[in-house]
Amino acid sequence: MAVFLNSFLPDSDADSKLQLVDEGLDKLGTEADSSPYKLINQADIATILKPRRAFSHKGTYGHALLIAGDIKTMGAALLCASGCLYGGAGLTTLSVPESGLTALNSVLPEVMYLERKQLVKIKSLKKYNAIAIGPGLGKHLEVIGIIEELVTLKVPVVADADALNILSKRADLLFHLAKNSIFTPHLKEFDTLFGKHKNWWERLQTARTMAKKLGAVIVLKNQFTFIVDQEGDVLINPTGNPAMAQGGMGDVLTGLIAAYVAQGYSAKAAALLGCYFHGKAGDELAVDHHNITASSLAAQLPLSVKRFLR
Ligand SMILES: NC(=O)C1=CN([C@@H]2O[C@H](COP(=O)(O)OP(=O)(O)OC[C@H]3O[C@@H](n4cnc5c(N)ncnc54)[C@H](OP(=O)(O)O)[C@@H]3O)[C@@H](O)[C@H]2O)[C@@H](O)CC1
Ligand SMILES: Nc1ncnc2c1ncn2[C@@H]1O[C@H](COP(=O)(O)OP(=O)(O)O)[C@@H](O)[C@H]1O
Repeated sequence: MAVFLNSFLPDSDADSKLQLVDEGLDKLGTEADSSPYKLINQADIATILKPRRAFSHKGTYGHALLIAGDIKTMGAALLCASGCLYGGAGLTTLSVPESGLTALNSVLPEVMYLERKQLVKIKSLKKYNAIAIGPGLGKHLEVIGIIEELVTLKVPVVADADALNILSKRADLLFHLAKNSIFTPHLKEFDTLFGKHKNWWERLQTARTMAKKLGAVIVLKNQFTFIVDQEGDVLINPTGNPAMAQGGMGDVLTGLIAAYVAQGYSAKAAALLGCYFHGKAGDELAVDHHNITASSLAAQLPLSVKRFLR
């Protein structure tokens, strides 16, 4: 049965009602009857996900650096770090203001700490296999300086929350971020970054144009999250549910996507795996829970991936 794009949008319009959605990602963009809108299925994820290997060690699964948190939003940084930790990165380092150090050591003892002032030693950041920036970060001058340094370093980043709000005011930085960066805006952050939109159809068209222009993956979060790749294809995530509508859920997703980048997946594969398992963990918890906290979702992630592999 044909599936149309409007089924995945909160608003309906003449254009999206006419757009067919392919089931699965296997049709190539060059095929004559291929649609740029594709619904991700279980087989797609099974093709991408690699099992953890015999004789592997923490170095095999990469080192992620997360730059997040401010005095009143330290929780966002901890949630982001838990997404990365439970997402299976070999090593996770969190850079928060020093006032967050005790909380970090108490809540997530597996995660290492990097002082904010160390971030200016920009060349030393090259050792990380993934860098994510944004959850609960604030928009003050120090933070803007960090983003300027990351742009100079020319490494792809996962950019969320306040990092996106800063980039919205600095086109010079936005257009010079390394290719294959991943942007993870929700609706409001997306419109702040790329301008107001009348409806979701228009928002998706902008996402397609901007993903191509920036050479980036845009993860436009919603009930059905849209992963827009560097070719402008829109991959629709089927997992997730309204029990997940609680603060901090996106912070966990940012850490989870960074964990997959650290493990060596491409930007597109990391976004696909991150969104799929984030939603799947939420779906499994929603069987017995009316609503789900972001920290409980993070802890569910290894179970969900294991069940999937079985
Ligand atoms: N424990 C912590 O430390 C936490 C820290 N956090 C961190 O704090 C920082 C600021 O986060 P924030 O929640 O204050 O602002 P932001 O996310 O811009 O939302 C503002 C308004 O936008 C709207 N809106 C949002 N999403 C929407 C959607 N999908 N669809 C439609 N509308 C949507 C909605 O407006 P409304 O619809 O209510 O008018 C909402 O009220 C950020 O860095 C984050 O990482 C949080 O993660 C929470 C846990
Ligand atoms: N009703 C819903 N159905 C499916 N997923 C949801 C729903 N509500 C929220 N989510 C997911 O939770 C996350 C929320 O992200 P975000 O708005 O950035 O939260 P926060 O800033 O509080 O961390 C997104 O990944 C989104 O897809």
